[in-house]
Amino acid sequence: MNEHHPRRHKNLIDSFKDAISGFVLAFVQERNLHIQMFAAIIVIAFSLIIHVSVVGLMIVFLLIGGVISLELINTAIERLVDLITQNQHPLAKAAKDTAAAAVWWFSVIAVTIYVIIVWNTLMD
Ligand SMILES: Nc1ncnc2c1ncn2[C@@H]1O[C@H](COP(=O)(O)OP(=O)(O)OP(=O)(O)O)[C@@H](O)[C@H]1O
Repeated sequence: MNEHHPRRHKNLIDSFKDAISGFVLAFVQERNLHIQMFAAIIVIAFSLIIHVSVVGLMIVFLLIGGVISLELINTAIERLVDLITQNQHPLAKAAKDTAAAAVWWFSVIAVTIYVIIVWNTLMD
């Protein structure tokens, strides 16, 4: 049991390092991620200023986490497609555009829910 413990611990740290470096790489390369991170800071600050409820804040964090996670998966799919082919291909286009649509769908829902949260807070 004990002999496995240091290895598990190391793997956990390595996974964490890989995840951080993946995020940094995507952040450096993806302009969308800059915009989303900037928007996230504004949204959190504004939510605190207007005193959004604790549950409201938790939903805000979930929405931000969802948008950023989907953007990272979208970036991963873009890289995989570019790795598979540098040529124009309808399936490459379909893969990239579908991944982009996933981010778009979640973002539209996230904005809609945030508008409802703000409206509800200000009308309280
Ligand atoms: N190999 C390909 N074959 C066909 N169409 C492609 C291919 N690569 C990209 N495209 C098309 O060009 C668009 C732009 O591709 P690109 O890889 O530059 O993504 P992007 O617009 O930079 O995405 P994001 O803005 O999310 O970073 C894609 O959404 C897709 O419609």
